[in-house]
Amino acid sequence: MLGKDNGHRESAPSSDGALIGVEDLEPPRWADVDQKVAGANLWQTVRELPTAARLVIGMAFEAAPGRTLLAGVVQLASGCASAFGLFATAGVLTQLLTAGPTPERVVASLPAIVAVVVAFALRGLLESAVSAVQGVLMPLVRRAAQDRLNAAVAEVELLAWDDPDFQELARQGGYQGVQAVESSVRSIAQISSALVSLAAALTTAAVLNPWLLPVLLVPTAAEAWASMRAAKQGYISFLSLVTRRMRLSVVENLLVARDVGTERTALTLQEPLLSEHRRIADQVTTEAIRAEHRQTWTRLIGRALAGVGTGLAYCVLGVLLYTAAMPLAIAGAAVIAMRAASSALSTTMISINRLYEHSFYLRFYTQLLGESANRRRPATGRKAPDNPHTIRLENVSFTYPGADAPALTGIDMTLRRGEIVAVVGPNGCGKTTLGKLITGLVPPTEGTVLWDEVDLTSVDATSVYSQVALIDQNPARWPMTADTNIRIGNLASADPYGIVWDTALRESGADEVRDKLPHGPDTVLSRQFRRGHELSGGSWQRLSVARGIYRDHAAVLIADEPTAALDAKAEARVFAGLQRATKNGQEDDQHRTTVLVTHRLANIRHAHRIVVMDQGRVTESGTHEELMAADGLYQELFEIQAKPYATEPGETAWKTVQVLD
Ligand SMILES: Nc1ncnc2c1ncn2[C@@H]1O[C@H](COP(=O)(O)OP(=O)(O)OP(=O)(O)O)[C@@H](O)[C@H]1O
Repeated sequence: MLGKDNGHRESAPSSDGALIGVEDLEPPRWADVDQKVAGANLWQTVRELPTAARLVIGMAFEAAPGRTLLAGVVQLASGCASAFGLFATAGVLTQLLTAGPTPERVVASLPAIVAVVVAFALRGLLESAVSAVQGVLMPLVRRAAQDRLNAAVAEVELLAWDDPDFQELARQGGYQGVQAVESSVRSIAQISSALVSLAAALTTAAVLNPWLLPVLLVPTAAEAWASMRAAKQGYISFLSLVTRRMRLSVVENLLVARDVGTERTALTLQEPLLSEHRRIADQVTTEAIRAEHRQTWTRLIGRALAGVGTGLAYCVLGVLLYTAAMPLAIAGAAVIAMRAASSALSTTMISINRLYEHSFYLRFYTQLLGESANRRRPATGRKAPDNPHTIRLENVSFTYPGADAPALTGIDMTLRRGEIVAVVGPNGCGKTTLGKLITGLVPPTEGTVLWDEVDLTSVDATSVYSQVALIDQNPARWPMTADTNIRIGNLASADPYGIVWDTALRESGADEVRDKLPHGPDTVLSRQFRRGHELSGGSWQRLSVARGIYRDHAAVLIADEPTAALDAKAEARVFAGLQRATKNGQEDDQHRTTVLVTHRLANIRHAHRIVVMDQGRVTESGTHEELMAADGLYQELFEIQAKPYATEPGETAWKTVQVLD
């Protein structure tokens, strides 16, 4: 029997029962802020509606000024036609209900009847015009909103995508926000038209008898309160479910994602994933039902109060008739006005309520635009030095956002043009992170990265990136053709005779990949598309190496584990290719600085310098021979790798690996 202190407890996997994430995942920071917003009182939130309306109208104007004006005009005209119809109907009733012989009353009311017919025909026409103009305007606004968003997020610094809060804001504010912008166009149009009708109905009622106005406002206020409160309750519930919904969508994705398909099937994870989904979905559904109950109660109270208010209005009408303060002929028109007011009110409230609901997502949208602008490196107008002679890291430390410990600490290092510097060390010691700092992809938390003594944070980012080639540890699998996958390394390449192209293909081994493709170089490398093709991991890596070499103008090449997935022959070819790419055909061998991150120590013996890292620090630095003599971590790692190749007992690893070279 396993005892409590059987010595295995510390290494047993920890679990709080959750398969995805942990049960009490912290909500994103923006959701915290929004909980406070959701806690604000009704008046404070109503005050936000004009801001939402301004944003949407502004975007509509920007996207299509003429059509926006036209939409506003036809919408108001349609409201005016309704109002005119109401006045005309009231006129007809007043004529019909006055004392006198019926035929005369009918004849007297004929002009008003014609006015009613004209008003309703006009309203019908204008309503068709409204939907036609809106039908064109809404997709234009949506496109503009999406474009503004794309432009904002495309420019954010790399580090923002390491921040889960920003990622979730991008998800909510991106998809939902753009939809909210589009839907708000319709809500605002409906509000403006309904307000005209409401004003007409209230004015008619007030003209008929001023007492009717205050009593009509009672149901208005009750309905307004209930709709707003219900929307707010829905929003609070949405915020309380943010992390669980995130986890739900992660499980939904894992159930269908292709990249985890093999393990999902082999590990028979379908059932655990399904039950995890059901478990979280149960919690979400329970909370959603609870929220729905709360909203139903609120709406019920609102309706009851509105009903009381309407009843009160009819009582007032009765009292006015009873006390002869209002003639019967007017009472008919008053009833029509009251019914019109109630219907316009209901439309106004529904539209305001929709806008209010959209306003939450509009806030995510504007928050995302603002946050993206904050996370953009400000343009300085200064450029990084071309082809820097030296790259110097001065006491550089770096901590990823939200991380507890630094990934790099106190790095001092100088790289010279034309050097191949190999970076080695155990997993997680900071090699990849170092590459990102050298190339300005992330700024140091402390210290400075200097290219020819110019601080990289003081220059425009693109002037740095345009001089960098990166062969990533996990190469991007671009859903493009095989050739485009390489060509994007240098879209502006001036290579009329295809010399760089041929070199890139040959040195990386991408030529072999290309030759075997079912539709040749134009084969689309994505199974998302029909006739799309999937490559092996090693083939993707060859394309990535080709992309790096094809970027021949880059002054700095970072090759991060470029051969991790390659067979021995391809690996040797790539290392030789990278060495040549460093020289880049220049006579003086001084063209490019190459940083080579690798665990394959046998391949880096000819590096000009080898930097050994451990736990975020540089612990050793020198040539292969110097480091072997130093008897440190490098020598230990090297011997571990060389040992399996020893053929004679007692043969030194050093000698054996020399054979590999
Ligand atoms: N995007 C990230 N966000 C937060 N922490 C990160 C991120 N990337 C890496 N880290 C952390 O930074 C440290 C250094 O990671 P890095 O990838 O630089 O190591 P490495 O030496 O390249 O590892 P490997 O040999 O496994 O590729 C690790 O502790 C890792 O957990």
